[in-house]
Amino acid sequence: MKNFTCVKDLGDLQVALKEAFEIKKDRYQFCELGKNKTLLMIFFNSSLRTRLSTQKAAMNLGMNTMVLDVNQGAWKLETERGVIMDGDKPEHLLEAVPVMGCYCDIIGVRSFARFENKEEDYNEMILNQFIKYSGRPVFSMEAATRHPLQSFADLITIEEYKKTARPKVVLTWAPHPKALPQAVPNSFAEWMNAADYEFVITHPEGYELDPQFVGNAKVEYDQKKAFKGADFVYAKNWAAYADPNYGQILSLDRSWTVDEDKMALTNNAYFMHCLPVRRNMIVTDDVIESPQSIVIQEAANREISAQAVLKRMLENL
Ligand SMILES: CCC[C@H](NC(=O)CCC(=O)O)C(=O)O
Ligand SMILES: NC(=O)OP(=O)(O)O
Repeated sequence: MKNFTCVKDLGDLQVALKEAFEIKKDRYQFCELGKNKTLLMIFFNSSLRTRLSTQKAAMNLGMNTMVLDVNQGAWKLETERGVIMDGDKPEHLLEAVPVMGCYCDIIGVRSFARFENKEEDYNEMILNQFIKYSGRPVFSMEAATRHPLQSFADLITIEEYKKTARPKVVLTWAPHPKALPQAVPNSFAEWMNAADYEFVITHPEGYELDPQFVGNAKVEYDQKKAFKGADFVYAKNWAAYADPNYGQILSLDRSWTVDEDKMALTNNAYFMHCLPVRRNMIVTDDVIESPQSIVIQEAANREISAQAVLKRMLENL
């Protein structure tokens, strides 16, 4: 595996899960693999879990790590080719990317959707320039359309907690004050479809995700109906995808907030969220603090998913 940007890059999911659980048994058993290899993590957007878990995973493998927050300390970057650079951006991505590639062996990139140009977002314009010009293997730390390290950790967590072979997993939209990317729900849907669970997506009309990610999932506009018999409830906000509303907030309806009454409709479901979470917008305090909430365990598995991916990339250097 050269690059890691989506579920397909991992190949057989059962094999990948086996590797992840092997790492979880003793995360220091491969500590020589990354000796004298350097990971460069590049953030165009904020992060807590990805920043810490991916560094920890690299250190578990014996790697050196460097972190660059592009918008704090580096030169402001021009990303469009052909632009006359007489503004406030001293450096072009087309120089910065190969230069960064000189200093490392593997690159991780976080670059959220900007909601300025749907085609550029859904063609992964920023991530693909790192893949094309850095000369190094690249993995996504959440790009415009997917968050594969998160989704791999989500799958590991569901596999750890499921009580039946094919649990009912419900991805529910919930309100948020900002227009958030579709990357997490897109990616979650892609991995749930690949895992062949009973998968339902529920959201208000107008919040339909790109069909390439929805796949064979059942879409249910009645949230309570969707929750019936669920084994896992995965909550997330996202802005509208469908034109002409791309990147827009269409609803702030707090009747979609996940509360105890909704969770009572489920089969004593576990509650999941990638974090950070806006309490009492996405989910009530009581639900996220309940014994059925596994958001911390889910976040802990980010170290495992990152280490499984980095191990494969190191083995392929
Ligand atoms: C892992 C999630 C990252 C990001 N979340 C946010 O940007 C939340 C920001 C906020 O709540 O103000 C998202 O929704 O894609
Ligand atoms: N879930 C996740 O990726 O968290 P951060 O944005 O804090 O990295």
